[in-house]
Amino acid sequence: MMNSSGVAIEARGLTVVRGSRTVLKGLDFTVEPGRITGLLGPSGCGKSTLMRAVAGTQAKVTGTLEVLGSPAGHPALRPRIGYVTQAPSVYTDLTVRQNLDYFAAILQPGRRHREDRRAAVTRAITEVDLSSHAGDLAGTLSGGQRTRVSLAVALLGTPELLVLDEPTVGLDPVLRRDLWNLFHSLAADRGTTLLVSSHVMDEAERCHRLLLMREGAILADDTPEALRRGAGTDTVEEAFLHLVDAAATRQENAR
Ligand SMILES: Nc1ncnc2c1ncn2[C@@H]1O[C@H](COP(=O)(O)OP(=O)(O)OP(=O)(O)O)[C@@H](O)[C@H]1O
Repeated sequence: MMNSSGVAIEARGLTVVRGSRTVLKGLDFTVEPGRITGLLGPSGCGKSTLMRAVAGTQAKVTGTLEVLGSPAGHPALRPRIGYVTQAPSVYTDLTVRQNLDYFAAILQPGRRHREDRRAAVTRAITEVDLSSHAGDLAGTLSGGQRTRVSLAVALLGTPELLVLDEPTVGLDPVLRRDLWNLFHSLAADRGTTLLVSSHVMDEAERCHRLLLMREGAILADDTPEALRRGAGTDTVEEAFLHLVDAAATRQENAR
């Protein structure tokens, strides 16, 4: 579902203060439904903070932030959003399947849903390509495998919006490619909206649209193609650096 203007996420003057710092500085942006929007920028620019605000877990948020037609953090949004944080949230003393069974029972409690839960768990494990590890203890998995368990948990409820904080960190190129293929099929086949952060610029090219961030502000909000064309560069990385330099020059001139 979207808001009345047909967008999945709409931010106006979004500001977040953490400790004594203003980490997000009056951001205006929209995220299109059924598309993959990449959130890119250097470490510390505020990507995780923005995602926490969208998922409704960030304190001291001011401005307007509407998610799937409701204010961010609204209880009605909980089953409609899948949020995967950077630190995989799995129980290390349970197997992969037991982790998923546990979360499935929270999402869909009751004996009469047992078969539905079993099907949802098997589907989610297959989607993240962990079928051969379903019986392994999560504590014995690699970091990348644990991240995929978290992603499987997020996929359990077939959420309309997936918020994924650096989901491909620590994954090898084959797994990264497979995960991006999964993201694309979720958007194309299910109409899922994905907001995916990364600080790896080559992943930018895999997104439909990009929000480029720097120091708590949005430097650009466009398609990878338009960003490259606008900056006259071959890659999004070069376009980003071009935009950073232009912003620095504007700041200098304003002094
Ligand atoms: N609990 C906190 N209290 C105060 N400042 C914080 C807190 N957590 C994060 N920050 C600051 O907020 C800023 C943005 O952090 P955030 O984690 O959103 O960045 P990021 O772009 O996701 O970085 P990374 O790519 O390294 O994960 C950073 O400068 C960080 O120091």
